[in-house]
Amino acid sequence: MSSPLGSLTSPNHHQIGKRPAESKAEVVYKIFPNDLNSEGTVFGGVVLSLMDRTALVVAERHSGKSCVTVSIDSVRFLAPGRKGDNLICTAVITRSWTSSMEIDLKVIAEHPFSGETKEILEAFFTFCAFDQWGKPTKIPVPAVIPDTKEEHHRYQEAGIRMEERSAATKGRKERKASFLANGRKKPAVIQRGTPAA
Ligand SMILES: CC(=O)SCCNC(=O)CCNC(=O)[C@H](O)C(C)(C)COP(=O)(O)OP(=O)(O)OC[C@H]1O[C@@H](n2cnc3c(N)ncnc32)[C@H](O)[C@@H]1OP(=O)(O)O
Repeated sequence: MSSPLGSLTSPNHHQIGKRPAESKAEVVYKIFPNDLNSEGTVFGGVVLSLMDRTALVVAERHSGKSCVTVSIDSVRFLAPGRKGDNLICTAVITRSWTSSMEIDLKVIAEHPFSGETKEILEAFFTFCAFDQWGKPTKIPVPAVIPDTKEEHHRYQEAGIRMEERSAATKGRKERKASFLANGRKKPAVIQRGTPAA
């Protein structure tokens, strides 16, 4: 069943699917002197904080639940932002699973007078929606319904990234377990000060 916004609802009005446009967010942040690092360019943590807040808005709009950041991938600082620039952060959901949602974040810096823009940063944030007990929800958040060609592309790519993340996490866990298992072997004891025979 379609809502006026074009999202899908079940017969009991539980929302089962939403389009990315319904949760998309854009935030503009003016770079002031207290946002700069010792190089005189915008501090990376300021940009990441802006992105995290903007992505959170998208995750909560999409899921209708309280959300937390689980992971941030593929962070790449492409160019520095300067004092007075307007940072324009856009966040759009790519895909959702059970409790988790991936949000695509882009930040551009706009010169305040010329309007010239440059790409500053791009990253993918994963958020987890909580149930009323503060645990990852077992009731799936609404599915993402891609509409445009670009949204379909993002949706497909998100699936590939999720598989890569899962494989990387599994690999790390296995290597850590193997390291810990080897570490438990009794280390060779070197006794100091033992008189020579
Ligand atoms: C907006 C903010 O600033 S929030 C503050 C910063 N964030 C936090 O403090 C979160 C701290 N972390 C936590 O509380 C926990 O690790 C949680 C709740 C996020 C996850 O807890 P877990 O016990 O790992 O839960 P679980 O294994 O069920 O994973 C929950 C979901 O996260 C996904 N997930 C887990 N690890 C990752 C990862 N590295 N990357 C992407 N997704 C992941 C899982 O696939 C699962 O998704 P699904 O429900 O769609 O299948």
